[in-house]
Formats: sequence, C-alpha cells, structure tokens
Amino acid sequence: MAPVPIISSLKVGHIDDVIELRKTKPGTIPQRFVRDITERPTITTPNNKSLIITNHHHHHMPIIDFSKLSKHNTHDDEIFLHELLNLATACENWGFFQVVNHDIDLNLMERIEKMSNEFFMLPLEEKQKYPMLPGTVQGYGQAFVFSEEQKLDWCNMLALAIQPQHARNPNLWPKKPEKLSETLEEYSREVRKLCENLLKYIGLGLGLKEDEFKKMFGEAVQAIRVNYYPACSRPDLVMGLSPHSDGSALTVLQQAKGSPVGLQILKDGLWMPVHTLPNALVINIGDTIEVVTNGKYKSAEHRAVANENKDRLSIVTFYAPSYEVELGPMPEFIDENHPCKFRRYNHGDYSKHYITNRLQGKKALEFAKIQTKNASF
Ligand SMILES: O=C(O)CCC(=O)C(=O)O
Ligand SMILES: [Fe+2]
Repeated sequence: MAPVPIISSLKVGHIDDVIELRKTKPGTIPQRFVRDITERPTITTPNNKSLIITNHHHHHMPIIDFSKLSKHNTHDDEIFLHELLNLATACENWGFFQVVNHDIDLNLMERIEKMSNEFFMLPLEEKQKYPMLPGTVQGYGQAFVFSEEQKLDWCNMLALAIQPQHARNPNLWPKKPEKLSETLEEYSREVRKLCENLLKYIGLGLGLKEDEFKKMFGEAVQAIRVNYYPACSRPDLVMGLSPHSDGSALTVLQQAKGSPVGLQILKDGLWMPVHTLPNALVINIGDTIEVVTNGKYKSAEHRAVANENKDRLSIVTFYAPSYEVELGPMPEFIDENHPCKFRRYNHGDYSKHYITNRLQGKKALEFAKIQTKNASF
C-alpha cells in the first residue's frame, strides 16, 4: 500500500539528523532543538529549586507478574484474582505498569536491541535509503514535524507498520543489518501475543468478557518505532520526545539494556522518571482504552528526555484497533455519575488525525471529546 499521503505544501525546513550532529559537533545544539523556557525538561524557580523531576515515588510504579495471570488462569484461583486486581488498579491509577515474566524470549529481546543499535550506527547515507518523508510516519528520520517553526526532538527513529500486511511499505524495511527485518517480524509476533493476552486480562479486570476487546478491535493494527536518543551536551535545553499520549489501545516499550533513565510520565502533575526493571517491559494505556472505558482508564501523558553522557534506545510497539472499526464509550461505563465523554468515531479517522498533528500532550484526544456545557448555563 502507498504510504500515508504527503500533506501537500508541507514546509518543514531542514531537519538535522541528531545522530550525525552528535557525531560531528558534539557540543552544538542548533536553535531548532532548543526548547522555549516553558517546554524544557526542568523548570527552575527563581531561587533555583527544581519544580519537577522528582523520583521519590518511582518505587511505586506498579509491577505486574504476567505468569500469575497466564499460569493460574482459572478464574477462581486466588493468585490469578489478586494479580488481576493489581492490573486493574495499575490501569486505573497510573495508565502505566511494568510487566515481568512476560514470556517474551530474553534472547530475542537482546537480539532486537543489538540489531537496532547496529542500524542506527550505520552511515547516514545507508539509513537515508529509507527516508521518513514529511507528513509520513514510516521509515528513518523524525516524525510529527509539520512546520518550519516547530522545535525538533533530540531523537532519530525507525518506524514501520507491521500489521495489517497492506499497511507495510516494503521499501522502508532496512536491508542492513541483514537480520534486522527478520528479527522485527519475530519480535512483533511475540509482542502481539502479549498485547492480546493483556487486553484479555484488562477486559476481565473491568468485568467484561475476555474476548470483548478482541471482538471490538477487529484485525488489530500494529506498528513499531525504534527510538534512538543520542547523548546531548545540554539535556536541560532539549526534549528527547515531546509530551504526548499514545494513539494506540496499548503500547509496549522495551528500553535497551544499559540505557539511562529517559522516559517520564506525568503523574499527579509531576514528571516522574521511569526506572525499568531488568528484562521488564513497560506497558501503557493508549487513547483507545480511555475512550472505550469512558475515561475510567486514562492514557497517561509521557515524554522522553536526553541524557548528558549516554545514548538511549527504546523499542516501542503500538497495538491499536483496525482502521475499519467504529469506537465509542461502552454502555457499561456510562451512567448518571459518568456521563458519556466521547463521541463515536471511526478509528482510521482517529489515527489519521493523530499522525497529522504534532505531539502535544493529550491534545489529540480532543478529536473524540464531547464538549461539556459550562455548569453556569
Ligand atoms: O523512548 C521512550 O521512552 C518513549 C517512547 C514513546 O513514548 C513513544 O515512542 O511513543
Ligand atoms: Fe509514547
């Protein structure tokens, strides 16, 4: 299938390759990467106290032991029910959790990290054989850039559609390193299974039938984005990845071994760094789940920051409904105290809206919001 049509007359100006910048001019930060004061990772007050970035409650980020769900899968097993409750609480209070014992082969996780790193270390000319053109979201480069004025993220990415097959653009699948494509396939099959299972348990935790989401979502859309954040001499001035919520139902994030902390989630008004456990996967709720649960579960806003000394690699899978399906809040989540917050829409239209706007916190979800009348009327 043809890639997403290039938005005509899109003037994005020159987009520096961040990996090249770091390689050739390690101390230079072009103005286009320097964030306005209000958008920098650390805001300091006049007396120089940090307002945000605290890590005092990182220990509380929920951890879900997947084996307690998959291996005790009789619905009257206490271990199973206890973990199901943990999962439901994590989704409701955080929209984020880490999964351990997830059944994805650790060797496969290691291989995809190694091959991704090798890809990013290739000469620029090689990577530019797979260019992410302005207005598109597949290939190598930088996504979500729509104007010359827009600030750029301190990040390069390789993004590819995985499912359905016809969403793929085979020309954008790297031929080097040799085994990358094959490994992406294998990895994506495994992660897809994990997503299907997690959605089953998330459904059960909500009191729904275990195949409710599966039926609702149809043939799920799956995409992968490998993000590479080079070290940055002034991480306080740049943003690794702009604040956003994901336009997916679920997102699975693997942070490469040895990477510095970089992902931050907005929790109770504070940007909280995510310290990943070894071999764990970080899962977050996307906008779709927020809509269908009428806001009971919310997609958490998150961002990535750069590190002064170390490069960082993350491998991110987005699992979303079929473009064909119509979605809206389920009647189970609407009552007198919980009025319907979102309209019904076609998920393809939502995706299109999401990828044709720059990342701006939870703004994309406005697309689906029902405007509530001012209480004073
Ligand atoms: O690299 C990260 O930790 C964040 C990536 C992310 O949020 C995304 O790709 O949507
Ligand atoms: Fe994200």
